[in-house]
Amino acid sequence: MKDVRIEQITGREIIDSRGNPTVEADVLLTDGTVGRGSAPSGASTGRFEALELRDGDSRRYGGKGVSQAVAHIQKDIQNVLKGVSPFDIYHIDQVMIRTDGTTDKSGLGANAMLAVSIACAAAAAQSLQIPLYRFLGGINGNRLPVPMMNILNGGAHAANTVDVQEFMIMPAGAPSFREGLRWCTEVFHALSGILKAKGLATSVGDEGGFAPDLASDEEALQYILDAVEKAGYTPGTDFVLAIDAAASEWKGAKPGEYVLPKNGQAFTSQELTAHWRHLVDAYPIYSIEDGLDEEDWDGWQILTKELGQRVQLVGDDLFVTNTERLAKGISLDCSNAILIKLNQIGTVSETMEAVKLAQQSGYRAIVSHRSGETEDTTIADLAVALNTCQIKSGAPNRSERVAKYNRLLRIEEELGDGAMYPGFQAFGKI
Ligand SMILES: O=C(O)[C@@H](CO)OP(=O)(O)O
Ligand SMILES: [Mg+2]
Repeated sequence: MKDVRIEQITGREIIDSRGNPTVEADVLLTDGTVGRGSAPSGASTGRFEALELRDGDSRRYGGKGVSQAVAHIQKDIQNVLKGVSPFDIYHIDQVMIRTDGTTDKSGLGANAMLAVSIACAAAAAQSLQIPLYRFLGGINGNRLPVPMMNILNGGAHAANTVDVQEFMIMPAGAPSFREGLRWCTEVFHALSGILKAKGLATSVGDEGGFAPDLASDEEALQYILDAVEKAGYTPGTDFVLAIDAAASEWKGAKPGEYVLPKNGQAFTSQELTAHWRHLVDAYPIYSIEDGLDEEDWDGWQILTKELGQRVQLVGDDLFVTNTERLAKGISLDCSNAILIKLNQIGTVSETMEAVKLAQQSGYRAIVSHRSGETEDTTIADLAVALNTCQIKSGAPNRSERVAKYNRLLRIEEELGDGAMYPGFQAFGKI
């Protein structure tokens, strides 16, 4: 490996797509290369995520978390990483983890560590003059992911009456990523027309999906199916549907009890499982994320027994990209897929370990954005590098989401006839 070292690390405060402060890092190498990384932020954050230093959290630094994260980058992290080779990201992350010294990354802040970890990977790739997906995945990374495009928002992401957080379309029948993305945008526009014709709002939620007031999740699914057909596609063949219930936001009085915050309806785990089964019977749903609460392991076991052979059951808040929680889920037969978010765990290498563990255990891994995003496109490269075959990156009408889709278009073009878009093949029989 060439003898290039980290020369300087600069942290700064930028804003995310919700207009909140977040952290960015620039890593300058001795050969003059500069890599950049930034940290996104969630709204429906899981209780077990790594701790980020964010403004407004008065427990930390009087609510001025981001400026502290920036200070940690400039002092503590720069001190330990100056002079280190940028090419071994696992080593870089371990140095930061040791310096942080906590189990939840509250010492340096998961957002400070992630911005630097991403910036180091970006700088290393640039210094080697290879794309980031090649640096992270070698020649093995060649699959373009099927987008899970969120086109209708509810829950904590929208001020409407819908309790399910995300309704997504997946163009699994498309011949390529480019075509699949185009199909998605056509359905998105068709949905806009349908909502307008019904006199419903076409204002949008945090991830760009429409956020109309609707009476039920079934009404949302029906409009989306209508939009798929109006755009000239066949549900089940060209497109399948996915939902993220984000049910950890529905905690009732005790574990296993749920209350929908907006419409007030109450469920037990069993009743919620029966509700999901009903939706899977009635609609071409391929994937359900966080169908139950992050602490309802018993409920997840039953849900997986009942539906795990028929649909993808994704643990987001349940696993928080954490290999220990994922290992627990695997041993208990909870879910069959994991959502992968870099900032839930706080470093690139730990994120890669979570994907590896999932794939070795027959679980699917889906790389995901956060509801508060930046223009950083690392997740696009990560999805290709690790052949996750699925990516969640929101609607096609907000630049912070579109940046990831456009990055994937460029990667597909760059890979030429080496690019693969596995579509339904990626999912196997489910
Ligand atoms: O729950 C989710 O999957 C994400 C992204 O869609 O939302 P947030 O970033 O608010 O946790
Ligand atoms: Mg989620």
